[in-house]
Amino acid sequence: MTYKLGLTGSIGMGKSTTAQMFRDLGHPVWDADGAVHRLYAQGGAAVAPISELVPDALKNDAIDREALKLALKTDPSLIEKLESLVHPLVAQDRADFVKRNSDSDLIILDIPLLFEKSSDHSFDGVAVVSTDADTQKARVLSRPGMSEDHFRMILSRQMPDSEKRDRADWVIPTDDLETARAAVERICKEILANA
Ligand SMILES: CC(C)(COP(=O)(O)OP(=O)(O)OC[C@H]1O[C@@H](n2cnc3c(N)ncnc32)[C@H](O)[C@@H]1O)[C@@H](O)C(=O)NCCC(=O)NCCS
Ligand SMILES: Nc1ncnc2c1ncn2[C@@H]1O[C@H](COP(=O)(O)OP(=O)(O)OP(=O)(O)O)[C@@H](O)[C@H]1O
Repeated sequence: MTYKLGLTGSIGMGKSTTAQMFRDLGHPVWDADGAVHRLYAQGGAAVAPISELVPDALKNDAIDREALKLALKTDPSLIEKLESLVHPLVAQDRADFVKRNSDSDLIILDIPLLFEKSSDHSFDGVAVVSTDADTQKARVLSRPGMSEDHFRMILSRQMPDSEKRDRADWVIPTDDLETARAAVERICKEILANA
């Protein structure tokens, strides 16, 4: 049996960094944001439908994320249409990954909107990455192309961190790398000991 561990957390809390720690231990990781990148790239299945919705977002046969963010700034209601196009394609990519890795003891599914959009029942356990709100904001705003308005829009569409922590089977503190790595190692040991 493959143990399916969901990994989630709010924007900038450290999902990708923590997902890499699971990869370093040899466990297959699927990443929802990564799937969106593939879907938006040349030849990706989201290119045609999104360019119909937002013609300006089509650049070099791919979806340009900065142009998409600009369109979202002008019309915030676009995000719902975008999600209804993208999420079914992401779900298919995830189902393919789970099938491909059915021989593994443990797989990790890194999903920003796990509690908001997926059913908790799709996972055997859920780990939430978390740090304090000031650190989160500083990390997000230090990214190129990120504005305070966009950060607020994204946060308003995510479940509050405190609620995610309450629902988690494990909380991974991402205040520093060593603490996070120790938590990742402990979680893997615990899961594999019971496998
Ligand atoms: C708005 C877009 C263009 C911004 O792209 P950008 O490269 O700046 O950010 P990136 O995709 O890496 O997302 C960063 C983080 O924002 C958060 N986020 C992204 N989309 C959403 C959303 N629809 N609702 C809530 N949070 C979101 C997540 O925490 C994610 O990890 C992009 O996020 C997008 O197309 N989103 C719609 C698809 C989606 O819902 N993706 C979420 C995972 S399936
Ligand atoms: N355990 C940690 N200790 C110190 N810094 C960290 C830790 N985890 C992540 N960071 C830093 O926080 C920032 C955000 O991390 P990361 O990109 O992994 O977050 P994310 O949750 O995947 O973000 P998003 O939701 O926007 O995709 C990065 O600059 C990263 O270096």
